[in-house]
Amino acid sequence: MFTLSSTVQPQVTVPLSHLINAFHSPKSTSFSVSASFSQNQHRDVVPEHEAPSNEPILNLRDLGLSELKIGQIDQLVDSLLPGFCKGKNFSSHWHTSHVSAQSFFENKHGSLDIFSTLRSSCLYRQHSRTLRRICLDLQYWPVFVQSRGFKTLKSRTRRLQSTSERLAETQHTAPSFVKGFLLRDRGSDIESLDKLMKTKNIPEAHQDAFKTGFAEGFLKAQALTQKTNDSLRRTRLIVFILLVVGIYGLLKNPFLSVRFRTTTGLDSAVDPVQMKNVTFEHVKGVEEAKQELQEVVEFLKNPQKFTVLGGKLPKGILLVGPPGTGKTLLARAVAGEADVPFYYASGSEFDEMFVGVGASRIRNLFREAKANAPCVIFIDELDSVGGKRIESPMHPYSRQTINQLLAEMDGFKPNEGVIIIGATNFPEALDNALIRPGRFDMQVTVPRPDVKGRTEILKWYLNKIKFDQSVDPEIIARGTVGFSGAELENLVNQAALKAAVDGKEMVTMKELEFSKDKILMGPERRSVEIDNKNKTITAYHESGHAIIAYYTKDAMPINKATIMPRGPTLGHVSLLPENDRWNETRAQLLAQMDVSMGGRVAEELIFGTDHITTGASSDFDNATKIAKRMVTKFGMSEKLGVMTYSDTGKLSPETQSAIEQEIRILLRESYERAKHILKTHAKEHKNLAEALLTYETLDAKEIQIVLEGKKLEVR
Ligand SMILES: Nc1ncnc2c1ncn2[C@@H]1O[C@H](COP(=O)(O)OP(=O)(O)OP(=O)(O)O)[C@@H](O)[C@H]1O
Ligand SMILES: [Zn+2]
Repeated sequence: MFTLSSTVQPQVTVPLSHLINAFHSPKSTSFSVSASFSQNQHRDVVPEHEAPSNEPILNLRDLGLSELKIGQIDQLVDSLLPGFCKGKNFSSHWHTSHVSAQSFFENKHGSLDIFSTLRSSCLYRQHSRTLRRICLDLQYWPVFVQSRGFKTLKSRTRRLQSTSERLAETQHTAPSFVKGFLLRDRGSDIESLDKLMKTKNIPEAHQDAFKTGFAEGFLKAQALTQKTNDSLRRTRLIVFILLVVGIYGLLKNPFLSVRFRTTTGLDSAVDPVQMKNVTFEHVKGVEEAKQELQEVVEFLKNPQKFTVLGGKLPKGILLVGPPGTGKTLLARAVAGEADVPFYYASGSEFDEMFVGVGASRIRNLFREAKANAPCVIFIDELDSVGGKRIESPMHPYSRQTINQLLAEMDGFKPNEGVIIIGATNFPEALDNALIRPGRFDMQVTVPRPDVKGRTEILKWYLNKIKFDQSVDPEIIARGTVGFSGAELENLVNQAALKAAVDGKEMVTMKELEFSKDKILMGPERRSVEIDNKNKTITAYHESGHAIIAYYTKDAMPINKATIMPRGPTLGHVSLLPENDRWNETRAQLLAQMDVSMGGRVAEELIFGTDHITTGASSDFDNATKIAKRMVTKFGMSEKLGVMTYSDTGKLSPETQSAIEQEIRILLRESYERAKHILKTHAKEHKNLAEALLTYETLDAKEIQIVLEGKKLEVR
């Protein structure tokens, strides 16, 4: 029975938990909710100890039940829950089961789950307005509208559907946070409560308190979930705001935008890079350029000092030189020496297909720089922004960009402390407007380093690695004519890598020579299988070059001979000038031709005319070029005199044939001289070729030992 006891009690409000308990404990016959259905006159009195303020209170009057007599309540309950009041024999009420959940419960527990009966939506719809009001007024009611269906639901889709249906059904009655809760299946909680009661063997007397506690905990957990959801929402909001502020900051603050420059689109700022660690000390072999830039450093250090004296410094300095000679490094060093910000921009960054982007970037760059003066703006590849090509189809807006650059350069005074350094490999390609006074009016040439400069650069980079004391940077410098600073740095780096690969502790001359050859002639081709016959031909061919070089007074000293295939060659002999040659004598040129002839002469002498090879073609190229220049440029032919013949195609046929004849004579004479030397030193020639076949590569000292007829130490 629903224990609608006639015991009159002073209390007319009940904690919700009690009601829940009542619904959930049909077997229980005595609990405090019974009192709520009394007819007591003091029903509005709420004893503090009975109804804690934080617990939802259910007022019978609010529920529309205050006027009901005990009998009427019995009737109501009976009609709502048939058989409940009689309540002892629950198993006899199979027919009242409307929902599968209930029958499931009964099947499982052997008793009627009134709670689930009440929860059934069918019951909820069918019964009186009063009950509906109970449901409405009970804010937490929808919590219990959950139906605990069979676990044998046909498909997941259906389960999802039913969940959404339930949500739609309760949408207009449930507070928002409850809606969230509704999506969770609470049936399992109730089930676990039942299980708990059974397994723990809780005495009858304590079961009610136990269930009340469970229900209260349930509601508190609900409130907690709500709180957690709220704080989660708050956190998300804060993170979002921080994100927005962060992105805005990155776009606005140039120091932060460093890494985002290329991706920030139209309004991209240009970054200042403080290069305090790069000074003139780091730039080797370009002393003249450093001296010229020294006064710019002084100006940046103290712009006022210069302007007080009325001195004017150029706004723009143009560094002109081949790639990799240290132009960027020099510009950085200027900023580093003066300890001012360094703004780097590459000309190609301004080269945009979209109208105005390049110009806007130039504007940004100068705005930033002016705000941080004194400073250095460096524009690499200036020709790509300030080139002469005006509005080509590929660069439709380049004119706009260059005009912006000109306007910006005109837009500030020389004493503002902003120095613009541009770099280019092709000064001829620059727009004339850029190089007129007031813009890039100072040119500093940064040439390829000479032998002294190369030695310095090599020493500088060698000092950064472990190298053997026997290493002579000057020898490498002599063999690297035309190398830029960047190439020399690369040479040292490659040597260090080679030493590491070979398991050496230090870099020796061998690795340095190796990497020099690699850069000059391409990588070794060790995998190439060359038969003995070809190896022998190569050995005699290369020895031929070496013998001529060794026994010709004006030839360059030999550095090395090798028959190791490298790049397109099967072997080579390298010669080292003692110094960079600014001028060459007739004797030196003839000696070079003779050395070139040595290869073919050797083949002919050793293997016979029928066995000469194609391997001498580049030697002939070389010799022919020298001979041609001697005749047509250097005035070194008696017959043609001291006259230059630049465009040989326009010359008279007689002159042309005279030139050809002179060249031929020079080459034939050279061939004969080489033949004479090789015939004279046939023994040395043979020894050297055999040594090459044995050792593959011989350095200058080893060649000398062999040619002096001594025995080489076994390596
Ligand atoms: N004179 C030098 N002294 C020391 N290091 C050098 C020198 N020249 C070049 N290097 C090395 O080579 C690197 C590349 O040089 P850098 O970028 O300054 O050449 P660049 O003339 O600006 O070339 P590009 O014209 O291709 O821009 C430098 O970072 C530096 O390590
Ligand atoms: Zn050759």
